[in-house]
Amino acid sequence: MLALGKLLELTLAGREPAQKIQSTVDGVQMRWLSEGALEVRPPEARDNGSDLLLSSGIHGNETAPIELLDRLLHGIARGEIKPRTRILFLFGNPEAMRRGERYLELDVNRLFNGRHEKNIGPEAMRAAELEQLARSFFSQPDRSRLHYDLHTAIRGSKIEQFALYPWKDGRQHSRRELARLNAAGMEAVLLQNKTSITFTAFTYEQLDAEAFTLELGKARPFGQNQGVNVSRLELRLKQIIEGTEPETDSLDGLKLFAVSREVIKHSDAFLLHLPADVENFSELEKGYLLAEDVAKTRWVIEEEGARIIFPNPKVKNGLRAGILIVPTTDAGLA
Ligand SMILES: O=C(O)CCC(=O)N[C@@H](CCC(=O)O)C(=O)O
Ligand SMILES: [Zn+2]
Repeated sequence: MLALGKLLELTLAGREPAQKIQSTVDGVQMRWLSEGALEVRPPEARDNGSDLLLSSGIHGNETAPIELLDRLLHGIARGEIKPRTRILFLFGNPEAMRRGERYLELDVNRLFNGRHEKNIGPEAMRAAELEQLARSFFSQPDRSRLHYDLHTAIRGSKIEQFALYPWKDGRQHSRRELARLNAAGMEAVLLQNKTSITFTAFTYEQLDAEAFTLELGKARPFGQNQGVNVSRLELRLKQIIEGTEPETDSLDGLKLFAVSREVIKHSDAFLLHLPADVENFSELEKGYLLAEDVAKTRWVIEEEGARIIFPNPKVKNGLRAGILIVPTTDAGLA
C-alpha cells in the first residue's frame, strides 16, 4: 500500500511523510497537506464533479469513525476503491487522538465560525487550520459539496445512529440529502434552527456545503468498536466515492426532530437532574425540572414529546449542556 494510505499511522506517530504526493496504480493522486489532512484526486477523465469532505477525530476518543476513514483510505491507496470524487480526509484533533481524550483544553467542535479567534492554544489554532483546509478544498466553483463529520457519543442512545443538520437563514434542508442519510443507515435526523459553532455549521453556513454531523454509536477506545455497526454508512460512502450510489428519495422510517431549546450551562452552580447513565433520546415529561442554574434559572419541560440529547453537566460555563428536541415533520424540506 502507498505510504500516504497510512495517514492514521502517521498522525498517531506525529510524523510527516517523506513523500507528500503519491499516485496509485490507476492514477489517483494522494496529497498530504498537513497533520491529519490528506487530499485525494481522481484522474481528470474520471472526476464526476463532486467534492467530499470526510472528517473524524474532532474528538480524539471517538475512534470508530477514525477507523472507518482509515479503512476507506486504505482501500483507495490499494486501488480497491476507485474514486470519481475529490476527497479531503481530516483527522480533527491529532494530539487528543494520541492521548485518547475528547480534547486537551478546549473542545475543537465549539471553536468554529469565529470562535477560535477569541481563544488561544493548540485547539484554537487547529480549528483555524481546519477551517482553512475546508475553505481551500471547497473553493472550486461548479462542484457539489458534501461534508460528513463523523462522531460517536459519550453515552448510550435509544436511537443509535443519527445526524445533525445545521441551519442557515434562507436555506432549506434538502430532502435528497435526508434520503441519502436514510439509505446510509441513519435512523433519525435533528434539524437545527439556529447558527452554531461546530465544524459542520461552518462548512454549511460559510462554504455552501451540504454538511452533517453523524453520530454512529458509543465512543470506545481503538480496536473495541465491534458494537458499532457502520456497515451501511461505509457502503454508502464507497458508493458516493466511486459514483455508483443508487438514487433514492425514500424517507421511510426516518425520524425527524427539531431543536426546541439548547440547555446552556451558565455557572458552576448548574445542576442537571438526570441519572448519570441516561441515554440520548430519553423522553421527558411535561413539568419535569430538568436543570437549575445561578439566579434561580430553572429548566422545566414544557414541550409535548420532549427528548434530551447530549446531556453533559461537565461542559465549560457558557456551553451547551444538552439539547431538548421534539418530533417534527418533513414539511419544510426542499
Ligand atoms: O455525547 C455527547 O454528549 C457529544 C457527542 C458529540 O461529540 N456530538 C457532537 C455534535 C455536534 C453537533 O451539534 O452538530 C458535539 O457535541 O460536538
Ligand atoms: Zn464527538
